[in-house]
Amino acid sequence: MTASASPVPLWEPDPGRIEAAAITRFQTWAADRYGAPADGGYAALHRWSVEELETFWRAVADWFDIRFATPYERVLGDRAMPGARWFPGATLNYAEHALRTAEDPARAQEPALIHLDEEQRPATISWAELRRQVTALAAELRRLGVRPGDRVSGYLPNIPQAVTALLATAAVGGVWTSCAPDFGARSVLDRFQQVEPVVLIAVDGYRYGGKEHDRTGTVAELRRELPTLRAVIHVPLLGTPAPEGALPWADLVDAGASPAAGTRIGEASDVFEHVPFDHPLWILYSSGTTGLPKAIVQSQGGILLEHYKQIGLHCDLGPEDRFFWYTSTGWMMWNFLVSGLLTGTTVVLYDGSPGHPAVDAQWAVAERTGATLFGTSAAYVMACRKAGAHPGRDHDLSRVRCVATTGSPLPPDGFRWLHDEVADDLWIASVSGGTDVCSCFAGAVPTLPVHIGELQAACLGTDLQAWDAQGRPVVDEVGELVVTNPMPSMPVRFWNDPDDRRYRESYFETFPGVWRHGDWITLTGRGSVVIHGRSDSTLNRQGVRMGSADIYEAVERLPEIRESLVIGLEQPDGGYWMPLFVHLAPDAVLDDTLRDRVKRTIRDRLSPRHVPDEIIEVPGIPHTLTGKRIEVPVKRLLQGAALDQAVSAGSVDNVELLRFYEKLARDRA
Ligand SMILES: CC(=O)CC(=O)O
Repeated sequence: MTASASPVPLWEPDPGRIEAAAITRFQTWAADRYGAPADGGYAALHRWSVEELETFWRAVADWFDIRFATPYERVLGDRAMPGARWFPGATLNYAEHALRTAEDPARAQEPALIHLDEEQRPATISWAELRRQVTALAAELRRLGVRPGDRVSGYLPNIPQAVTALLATAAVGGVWTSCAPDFGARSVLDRFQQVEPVVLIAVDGYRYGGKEHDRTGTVAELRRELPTLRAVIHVPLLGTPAPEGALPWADLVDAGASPAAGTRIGEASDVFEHVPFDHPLWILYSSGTTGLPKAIVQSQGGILLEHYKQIGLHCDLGPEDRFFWYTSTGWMMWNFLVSGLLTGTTVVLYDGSPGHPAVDAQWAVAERTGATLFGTSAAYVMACRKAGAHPGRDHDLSRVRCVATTGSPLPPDGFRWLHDEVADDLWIASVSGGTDVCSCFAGAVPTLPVHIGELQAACLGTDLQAWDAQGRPVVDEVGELVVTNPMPSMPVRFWNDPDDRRYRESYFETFPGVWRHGDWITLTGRGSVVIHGRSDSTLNRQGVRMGSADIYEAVERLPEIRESLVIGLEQPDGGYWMPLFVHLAPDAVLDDTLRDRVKRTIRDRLSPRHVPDEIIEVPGIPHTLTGKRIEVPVKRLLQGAALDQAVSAGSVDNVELLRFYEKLARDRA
């Protein structure tokens, strides 16, 4: 049966739910005011949103009552990709929108944030308190000389201080950037050295898996290696005093902290810098296959609109909801989670291991915090399934309306397991996009059915297509994921890429003027989407993209390793196998001692996530004629492709070396 031959859906929203969904109300309202189709449901709305792109985004801005401090001249000044100019003339501030609920006297004392760690004792921060802290920290940042465009960096776990710091940075027009504290110094420096932060806000350590992890040494190294820092703010998660020259967090934001002279706390015009629509909001990092991680800059206005659309219409979140996504500050899903505040939704922050003390830890968080949308990685769902967890039996998940997954496609067994083990009336939203847009190209639609193994549909305002190698759209066939129209959250540029060369090469080289994401997808005739994995060789483990180059750099420091090759393979059961192939130096032996050293080196220099699943000795590493390691063809071989289909022999320096991988694939099959 082809994917579009209407199989029975696993789940369908009932008519009451469809009627109550914000997207339904938006469609009726947009039909009235903006000429959107009143009939035809989501498919018609989606078609209109891409055909009438400017009208659609005007309607979104109007529906969510975006506060333009200066009005826009038009919606799209230029729609060329890259380089589209959104809402020229407009000024606004992201943080002002995230904190709007604090202005509502009826809601100011309700929780904006619920936070908990592995002890699973939820605590809350009200909207009024969050706004007070953001206001106080913004005043301090100004006092420290942070000006619009200056970078403020966080080395913080998923704790309220990270949210406050992001919002305060955005409030002053600074550019936020963060790394999670499980990143080692080299990984952090590869990111932060590119963007030259003026402030670093860092923890002394973190707790994970029941243990304390001291990070004072790493922070000291960051301070030494980041000469642009003007101030360091110390967040004492493990209770240590601020090191010399660092400012204690509490002194800057506690209720008694005095604002800088002349700052009247609470007046919007004092707190929120109104910046141009395309002013940088944050820098996210995504590893390519070579070089330093890409430093992706997204704009205040672009993220504001895209996230209102995602959170308010696709995720259907509003003031009654509690939004929990298991993430760290090193993944774009954290930024996405923070944007839950935009719709007045309570955001749940969990700082801890996904599976401590037991595999069902995340379900316990969802239960304890009353989460209505629980997002996690597909890998976590599959791990729960493998471990025989029974979340619906063991936890009160009656408030959870939607379980969303990302990081990798949710395999069919994952859908069935969620349906059987959580609730049969569960909206399961497998979503996919990426750091590059800090959003989803396809995913959740509250008014559509869910079919096993499929994302419900392409998102509004996203002309998602599957293209064959000639650039022709295909349906019900595997093709390259492309987006043919600009999205507001596409990068405004990469940092450290003055002529946009790397930006163009990353997305626009294969099909000029069209975004090619690097995923294989099938767009079904029913409008749903199946994702098949990366079409390039970027490693993507539990949703975190990693560059193979980082791993080579670390491993090849060991004298025993002559050269290495790392491959990430999506497995049919939803798992991910990441072998590291090593070509040893003469006389070296791959024994347990060397294996341990390789793993330790990777863990210390990069992070535990980078540690491979297996280390395998090979007779040599194949290269292209220009000397680049051959990754994609090796991945194809390991996926079972025949040698002559995986690579053209004339482009390889030693084609015989590839036979090893061909045989390995056969042996593993
Ligand atoms: C939304 C996403 O696509 C997240 C990810 O997997 O990087």
